[in-house]
Amino acid sequence: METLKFEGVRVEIGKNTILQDIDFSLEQGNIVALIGHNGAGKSTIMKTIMGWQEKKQGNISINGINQDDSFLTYKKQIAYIPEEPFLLSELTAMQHFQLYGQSYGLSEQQLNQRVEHLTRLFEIEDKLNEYPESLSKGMRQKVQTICALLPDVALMLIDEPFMGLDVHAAADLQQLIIDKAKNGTSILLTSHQLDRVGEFADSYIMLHKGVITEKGIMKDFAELTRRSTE
Ligand SMILES: Nc1ncnc2c1ncn2[C@@H]1O[C@H](COP(=O)(O)OP(=O)(O)OP(=O)(O)O)[C@@H](O)[C@H]1O
Repeated sequence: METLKFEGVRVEIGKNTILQDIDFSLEQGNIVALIGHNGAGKSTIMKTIMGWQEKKQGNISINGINQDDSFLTYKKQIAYIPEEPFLLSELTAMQHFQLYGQSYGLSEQQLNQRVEHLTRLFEIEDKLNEYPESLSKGMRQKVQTICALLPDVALMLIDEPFMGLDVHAAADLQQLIIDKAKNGTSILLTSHQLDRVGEFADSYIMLHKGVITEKGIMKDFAELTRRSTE
């Protein structure tokens, strides 16, 4: 079953065409890596799915719900981890978790169990009452990551998942992404760490200057890059 459909999407910023009539879809429970050089348009795809970036033409739907028809119902199906942590300076870490839990309709019990598990895993259980300004960049990234992992959504968007995380946190996040996918969440992620995503992504989409140049099974891509470096 297809979760995400991205059909004929064109994005222009000023006079520049950033995405040129892009088409792709994501199957339920699949992990797909968006690959491409700096400026290829990977983050723009994420922001356009989120509705942060306006599209000039095309359709985006999740489980048949069109972004242009019922935005709030559409948006509730997505959790997003942006490249740079995007936290509110007036809320503590715990208040961020509560805000996410409430907006995705988690019960108090579910929220508390998940917060306890994830904050312990990411070793920030003693930071619950801290405000973003007193957290390190990696800790802010962990808070943002936990917010996105709290709900069970149809689609998770993750821009550079391992950036700013230490080795343990990166390994934990990789496993959490795999578990989410096993439970039916489709994952779209961007990464420059091709070796790492090659270990667990199902397929890849390669972008160059706003155009898809190649799509395929991750195993084939990993094999290709392995051979080209031998
Ligand atoms: N707000 C903006 N104003 C003008 N141009 C923009 C804006 N945001 C992105 N762009 C342009 O859109 C293109 C795609 O940028 P995008 O951030 O999507 O690339 P990316 O593939 O995510 O790159 P990276 O790997 O460096 O994160 C780039 O040429 C960039 O300069």
